[in-house]
Amino acid sequence: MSITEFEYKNGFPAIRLTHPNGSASVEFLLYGAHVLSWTVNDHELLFVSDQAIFEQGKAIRGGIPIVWPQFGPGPLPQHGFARVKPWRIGKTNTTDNVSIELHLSHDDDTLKIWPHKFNLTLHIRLTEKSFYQELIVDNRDDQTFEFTALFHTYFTVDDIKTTKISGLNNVTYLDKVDGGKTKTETNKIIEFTGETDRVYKDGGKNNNSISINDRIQVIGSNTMPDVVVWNPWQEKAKAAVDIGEHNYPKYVCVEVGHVSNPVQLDKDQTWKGSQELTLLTS
Ligand SMILES: O=P(O)(O)OC[C@H]1O[C@H](O)[C@H](O)[C@@H](O)[C@@H]1O
Repeated sequence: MSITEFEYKNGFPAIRLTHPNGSASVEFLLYGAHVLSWTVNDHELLFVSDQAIFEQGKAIRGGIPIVWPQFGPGPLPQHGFARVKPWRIGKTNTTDNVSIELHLSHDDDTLKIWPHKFNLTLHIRLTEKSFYQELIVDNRDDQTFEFTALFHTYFTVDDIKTTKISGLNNVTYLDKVDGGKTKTETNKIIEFTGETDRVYKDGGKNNNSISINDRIQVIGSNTMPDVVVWNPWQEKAKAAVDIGEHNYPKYVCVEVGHVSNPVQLDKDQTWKGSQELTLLTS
């Protein structure tokens, strides 16, 4: 059982949590509170691009970026700024399951682009087979503010062409690769034959469980009811400097969030949203 600080690429400070029985681990950067690795019994369950760019101010391709306060596109930088800011280490606990808190607050730079005072906490907890993240937003402003939030999780898969997602049958979705049309998912199992970018509205509501290849289960809190499913496919992967054509078959993004409409948070109020990822079979 341990919490170890180490240096990731390009001097980015990182932390590794290891479960008491040694079976599971998670690694994240303080930059963006960005999770880069989650392993169970030595199986890596998250995808990070071998073309990912580790530079201040740039988003990292893969792992679990925290999208806040805006799921893009929109007036703020794409997917907000929480993913490109340095977070601070807070409370840690290694007595039971291993857990840690990270914090981010407004500063002069954030106030320039988003004029609201806030405290964010990301709580991370590792159990033998599960990994839990909770984002806590405190409104420290003197007025109500709005935000959208999402855990932009990149799961590693053997091949996107044989990947199967279940749990979203009959859910209404916004099809971002078909002009933003609203459609209803008619398939019990979603398979991939081309670029896919969909926002399943309330797809994770009532703790509905989404599964990837019957191997990994994703459950969001009721406060994070939407589920985004994304793979850029060949051409867009080739065009993106930090993905590359060779990488699109290796991952699928299944992203739990509150993005269909914004959360309205009154001053002095707190909002919490979480996801739990569980390895069902090795
Ligand atoms: O390239 P990024 O800013 O990290 O965004 C990557 C992707 O995020 C989400 O999945 C969106 O639905 C996609 O439209 C977007 O392309």
